[in-house]
Amino acid sequence: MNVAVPKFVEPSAIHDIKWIPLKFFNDARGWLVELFRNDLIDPNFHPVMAYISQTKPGVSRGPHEHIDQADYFCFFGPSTFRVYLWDAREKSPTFGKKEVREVGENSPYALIVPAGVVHAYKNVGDKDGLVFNGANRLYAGWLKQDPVDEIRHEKDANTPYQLD
Ligand SMILES: Cc1cn([C@H]2C[C@H](O)[C@@H](COP(=O)(O)OP(=O)(O)O[C@H]3O[C@@H](C)C(=O)[C@@H](O)[C@H]3O)O2)c(=O)[nH]c1=O
Repeated sequence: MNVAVPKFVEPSAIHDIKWIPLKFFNDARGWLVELFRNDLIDPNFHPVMAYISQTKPGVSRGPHEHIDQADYFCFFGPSTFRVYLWDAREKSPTFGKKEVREVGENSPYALIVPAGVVHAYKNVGDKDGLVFNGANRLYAGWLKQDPVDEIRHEKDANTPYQLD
């Protein structure tokens, strides 16, 4: 099986991170955009659940880190999000690397964030923003009976993972 089609997937400075441009199909009725296709995503990262969240202007979510879970975010608008990524995987060839990128209504992208990559995003636009996430693990496990796989670095005032 062919996994990722490089034509449609952009690499990152951080190993295993993938950026996938989202294409809007506009017509007289409005628009349509594909959020994910499993032919573009490594099977290890195929989503098993999805949620959408709204974030107010100036507000951030994260930095968070997962032990086992990969996230698959879609920044399709409204608004613009500044995304922060830090590779905290000691065995990664890009351990210690940081990437910051602005995506959203003017630059719609999906993003795969593997376990062990610390991530955060901030709404740097002037309107309420939406983010879709298709995670490859169930939040809190089957029927929400397990602990949540999440390290919430924002609770640590001295965290090295700082947003600007
Ligand atoms: C993530 C999630 C939250 N919730 C609930 C828990 C809580 O009551 C409410 C808000 O959740 P949180 O405070 O965890 O939301 P948030 O701080 O936005 O958490 C998310 O942040 C981004 C940056 C990520 O990396 C995601 O993986 C996730 O950690 O929604 C679910 O029911 N299912 C879910 O999948």
